[in-house]
Amino acid sequence: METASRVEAVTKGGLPVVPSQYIQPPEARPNLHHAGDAAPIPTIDLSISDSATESIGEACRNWGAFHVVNHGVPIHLLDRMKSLGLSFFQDCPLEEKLQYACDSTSAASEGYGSRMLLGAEGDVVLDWRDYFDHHTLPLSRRDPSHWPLHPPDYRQVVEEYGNEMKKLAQKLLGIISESLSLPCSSIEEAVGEIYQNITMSYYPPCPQPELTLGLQSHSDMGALTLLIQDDVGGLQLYKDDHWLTVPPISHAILVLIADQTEIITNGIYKSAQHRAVTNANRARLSVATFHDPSKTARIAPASHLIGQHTKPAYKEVVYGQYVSSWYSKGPEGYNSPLYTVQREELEGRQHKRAPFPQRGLKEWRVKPLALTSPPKVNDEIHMMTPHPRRDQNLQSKPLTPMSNINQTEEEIQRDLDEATLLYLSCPDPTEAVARRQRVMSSDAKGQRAETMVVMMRSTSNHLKQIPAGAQEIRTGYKQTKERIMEDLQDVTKQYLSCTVSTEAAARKQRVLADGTSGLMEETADSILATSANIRRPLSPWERGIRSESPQAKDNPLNALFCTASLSCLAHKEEKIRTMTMSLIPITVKSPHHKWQHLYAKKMKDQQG
Ligand SMILES: O=C(O)CCC(=O)C(=O)O
Ligand SMILES: [Fe+2]
Repeated sequence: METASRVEAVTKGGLPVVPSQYIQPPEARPNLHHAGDAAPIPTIDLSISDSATESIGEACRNWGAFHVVNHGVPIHLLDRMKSLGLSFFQDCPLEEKLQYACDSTSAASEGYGSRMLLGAEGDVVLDWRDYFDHHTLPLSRRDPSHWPLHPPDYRQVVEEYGNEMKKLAQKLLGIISESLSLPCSSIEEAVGEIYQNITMSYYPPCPQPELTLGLQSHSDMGALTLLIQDDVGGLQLYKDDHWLTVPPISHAILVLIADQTEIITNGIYKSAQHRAVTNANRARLSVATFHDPSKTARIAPASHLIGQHTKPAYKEVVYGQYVSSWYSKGPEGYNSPLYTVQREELEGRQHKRAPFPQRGLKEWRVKPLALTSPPKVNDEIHMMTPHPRRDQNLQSKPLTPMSNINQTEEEIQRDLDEATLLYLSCPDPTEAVARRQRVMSSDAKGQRAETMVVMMRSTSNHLKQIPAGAQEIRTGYKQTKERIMEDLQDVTKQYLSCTVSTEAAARKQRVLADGTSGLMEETADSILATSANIRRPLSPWERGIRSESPQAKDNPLNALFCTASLSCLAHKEEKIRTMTMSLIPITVKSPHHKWQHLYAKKMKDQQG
């Protein structure tokens, strides 16, 4: 199941459309017609120390972001980091990359991944991005053996790059302090020991960039982010109610003020709200280096900035709690304790932020889904990019009894997309091209819509369509089904053994209400149907038995859609879905192959 969560895996085979999980709600979609508006953020020459402090102060006040040049980081190191990133994402086979897969159940695990937030698959809008995250500082967190082994200089370059970036971050925090007439060391002291992470982000070309985001709108949680990007462009900053594109400047480093610096500066400097858009033609790479407090650091507005007439606009926050509160309580979790009324007043006076749905500090980002177990908030919690979610995703969904599924059009659409993806991801390139053409022409003929109707109708027929031919098939089917059902019982047990007692009670009720045995039987049938069909085109004989609809009989794609979507229906409950899907290779493989041979034989007999 790992591959399914990487954008690279999704794009294999050249998709004509974006799967529905990646489609942003209309209000969050990028307006690419206006993407030409370049953000005129300042570029500051750090070698001119006389003017740098003032310029940086102004940039922080107006933008929360700026470019630096003559920054002291060797240019060859910037170039090498980018080329190593590209080589990992583009040259390393997916299977090898997956050896470095991050732990998707942990909020801050280093390695290769695609989304930061925890939660059930299918309930988040996914970013069109894959990433590799490295823990680089303090040294006690650094273990280069977790990073790619190739090219041979990869690990050494990442280490060197991290060290150089830390030096630059310290220098900048000093200048930022001075720009507020604070002692040079103020902000760095307030942050404490620096926790550094380096995240390489890779955005594959996207067939429908107008519907997606490479990375959703957010501000970084830590203190300071240093970012380099290739020449493709796609990073946007939100300012004065507009998204503006940050033009890539060769060998410049982009500085982004993050949330803790906003708190320390008592909101005089605001964290930069940013996002990444995608494009249809070129893959894009960026490398973000985050500098954060430790999870135990207490962050509060600098005392020098508080006086008789200036009250603290933020309450003190323990950084680890700041992060975990976001993960466990969601937007409201942090709003009230963190903010005082002054914050509102302050916003009124200073450059006011637009009421943006996914705004960082104040509208405290996103509320994660109800999780089966609380997210791990460990020592490794750091600056990881928060990924906001849609409002509609905020509530956990109750289990849908499978016998009573009433699919909406949108859900069917999603299932069709999934089925299309599977159909298109064929290893044989000639077959892949042929399939792509079929998909496009069937779309052009409006067959998708017809398919949807067929799907709705055929739901109830599905189970009757199991071949009634050879006794052997029946026996094989029955045995396999029994094994799957045993496994499903285990899945159910795991589902019920939830540590949160209220949730455990709710689950028990759901299971009782759904009647597990019927549900399991349906799921097992569905798994068998899926494994028998998704991995290869249907034979004409199978097409006949899979659907009574004339379209499905004539069009292998339609038939495929039917069965694949039926299986999606049966696996609706995400937890069960993930677990059962992973059972397929174990439980079904050999009988399934046997089954295929029997099909082939039967077909031959018929033709003969
Ligand atoms: O890719 C980019 O330009 C932005 C990356 C970013 O914002 C992040 O990783 O937090
Ligand atoms: Fe970011």
